[in-house]
Amino acid sequence: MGEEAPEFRVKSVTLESKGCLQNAIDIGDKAYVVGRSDDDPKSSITIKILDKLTQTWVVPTVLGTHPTLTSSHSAIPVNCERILIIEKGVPLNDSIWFLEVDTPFVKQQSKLKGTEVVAWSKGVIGEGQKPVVISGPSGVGKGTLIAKLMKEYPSKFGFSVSHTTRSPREKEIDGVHYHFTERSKMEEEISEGKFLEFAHVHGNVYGTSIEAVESVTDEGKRCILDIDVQGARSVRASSLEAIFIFVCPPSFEELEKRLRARGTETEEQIQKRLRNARAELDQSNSPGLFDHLLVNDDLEVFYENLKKLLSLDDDHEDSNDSSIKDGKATACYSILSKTNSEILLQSENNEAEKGTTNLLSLDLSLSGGAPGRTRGLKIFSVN
Ligand SMILES: Nc1nc2c(ncn2[C@@H]2O[C@H](COP(=O)(O)OP(=O)(O)O)[C@@H](O)[C@H]2O)c(=O)[nH]1
Ligand SMILES: Nc1ncnc2c1ncn2[C@@H]1O[C@H](COP(=O)(O)OP(=O)(O)O)[C@@H](O)[C@H]1O
Repeated sequence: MGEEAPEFRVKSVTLESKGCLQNAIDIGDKAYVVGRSDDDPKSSITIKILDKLTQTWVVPTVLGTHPTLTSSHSAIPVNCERILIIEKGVPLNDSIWFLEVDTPFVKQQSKLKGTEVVAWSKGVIGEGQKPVVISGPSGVGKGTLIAKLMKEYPSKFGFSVSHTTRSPREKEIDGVHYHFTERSKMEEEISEGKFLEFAHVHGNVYGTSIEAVESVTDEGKRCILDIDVQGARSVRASSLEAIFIFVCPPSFEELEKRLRARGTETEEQIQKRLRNARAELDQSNSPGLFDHLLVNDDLEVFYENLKKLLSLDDDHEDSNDSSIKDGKATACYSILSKTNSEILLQSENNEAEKGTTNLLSLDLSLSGGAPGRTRGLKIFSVN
């Protein structure tokens, strides 16, 4: 595992750096060197780990989308699980990143791969609304319901576009209804940790990529996932907090009728889907899995019930006046100090420009978040 020291120079093993091309962050017996090569500052961010006991270097597997490159950053350990990295010269919204070095997600991935793993997670100011997971047997009306919701509220809801190895139906568009993909490519991406969940359904692989969910939430929309019961179970076990709804048919006969009337499957496929439907209906009552069971008998009644259910769960705005809600202005902050509960960020602009503040406090009561994003950050102006 050990290898020679990296080409770039480690300036010092410090807890904090004022902003430079690379810095080393001490956590326990390891130093994490985060930076860019001195020779080529435009190269992508490199991560190397120095085991201080054995004096060996390891290049870890790096998961997740990394920060957009800027010339400089500052870094500090938040706790023994993550390092906070502040990028400079980009909007505040894009400047806060976490490098997960020992979170449960990283531990799990490291075990799976048998290598040292670290993962990028973008810090997002404020909470998005909880995603909505919709499950139910094939032909029950999930797609019809979701299409109705998206048509009525195009700016409020966004669909998590799953990956699948099944062939497209006549009216399905790649990238809109599904990302249609090859099994080998999908399996490779699953092993790279890009999927929140995946399952084998009706003889094909289906999966939700982390980006599919997070890109919807990034747009400020509430994410809707149409996934099977196995997928719902995996999401339940993940760190993504969601609302889980199971859609039941009024009767098994009606389900069969709808599936046949849709006319998109062969007889063999219909039989397979009906067999699976019985198992899914059995599992809908698993304790702690679904929050709500809704029957789709009359479509309009069913749709109104769903709307009622979703409006009950609106998030509340943070009422604190000094909280920063709009981080679009270009920012140049460096890390000034850290206590157990907050990190102070200082502006490096000579005079406080319009829209930027001299001193910011970043609340560290992090609630976790899904891999890829650390949501719910609270930032307050101090002066
Ligand atoms: N676990 C999981 N299931 C999915 C995903 N996308 C779709 N499914 C489920 O796969 C099943 C088959 O979907 P599809 O082939 O579109 O057929 P349909 O349900 O009859 O319209 C349905 O139960 C979907 O909810 C996914 O990303 N993950
Ligand atoms: N409440 C309903 N009453 C009668 N037919 C329905 C109802 N909801 C959906 N359908 C029809 O049932 C078929 C299956 O619906 P679909 O949305 O494709 O199901 P799923 O996405 O759950 O597989 C479609 O032809 C749809 O028009």
